[in-house]
Amino acid sequence: MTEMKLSQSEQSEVLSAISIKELHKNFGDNKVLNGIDLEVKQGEIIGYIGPNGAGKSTTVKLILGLIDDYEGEVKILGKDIKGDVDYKRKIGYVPEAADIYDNLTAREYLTFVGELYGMSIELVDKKAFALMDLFGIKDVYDSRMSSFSKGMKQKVLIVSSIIHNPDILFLDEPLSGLDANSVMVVKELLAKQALKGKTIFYSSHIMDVVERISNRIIIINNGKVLADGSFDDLKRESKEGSLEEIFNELTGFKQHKEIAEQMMAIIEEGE
Ligand SMILES: Nc1ncnc2c1ncn2[C@@H]1O[C@H](COP(=O)(O)OP(=O)(O)OP(=O)(O)O)[C@@H](O)[C@H]1O
Repeated sequence: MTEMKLSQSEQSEVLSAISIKELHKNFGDNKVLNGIDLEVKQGEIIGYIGPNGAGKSTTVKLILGLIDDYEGEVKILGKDIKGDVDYKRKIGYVPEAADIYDNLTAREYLTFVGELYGMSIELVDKKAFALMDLFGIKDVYDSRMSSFSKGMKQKVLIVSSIIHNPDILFLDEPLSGLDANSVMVVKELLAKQALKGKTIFYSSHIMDVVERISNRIIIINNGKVLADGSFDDLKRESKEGSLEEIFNELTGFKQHKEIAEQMMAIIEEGE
């Protein structure tokens, strides 16, 4: 019997979910990504954080193929994304600012998305209804989404990102607008997904959630990786307590009290 053994590089290819090398992206004169390098393995929950404008959404949009003009290399599940579209079926995405089609009902929207992923309409319809039921919003399955609250729309977006059981999930502020009960459901779901070998790429400004759910945290600033490690690694290096404090220290921000004081002075002007 011949024994099939994978070489070390083949093994690392199999385990690689996202591989980014020397990623650069400019918007005109604005150098947004300045050499991002990342190796993410399957099953990791990555907290991808950074100040406003640091380049988080740009990185994600680039990986999703929504921005195609960049320098560097992006591989998903071992394959370069340039010229490839098949990988998109293995990815789910909850965008930060959703261009949700308000005039559609949740059923119309979710079956449309599912069909784009190559699912049969029967299967996507069944799964979409069941997931909405578990989120407590099955009653509005056939209502237009323009009538939905912010949290209800967010639940539909989450359903649309997982309906096809993707291998990698990109989440940009996914808990935005969700009530505390639904937040607990989603956090639990993400942990279960990671246990199944799914990769989660989680971008958020809510530091205590990132601290709790991620097994690896990547902090970027000015389009470069500032820190990369487990929460315990970051804590050891910066000697700060919470992720919020570590984040403020690493991004060099100490002026919150002075800025709030100056804002108060402006608000109270003319009294
Ligand atoms: N389509 C675009 N055209 C021009 N500039 C852009 C475009 N998209 C993003 N930028 C610029 O790229 C920079 C990074 O934006 P990006 O949305 O990636 O930041 P972010 O880290 O996700 O920020 P936030 O935390 O505020 O969501 C910003 O300076 C932004 O103005």
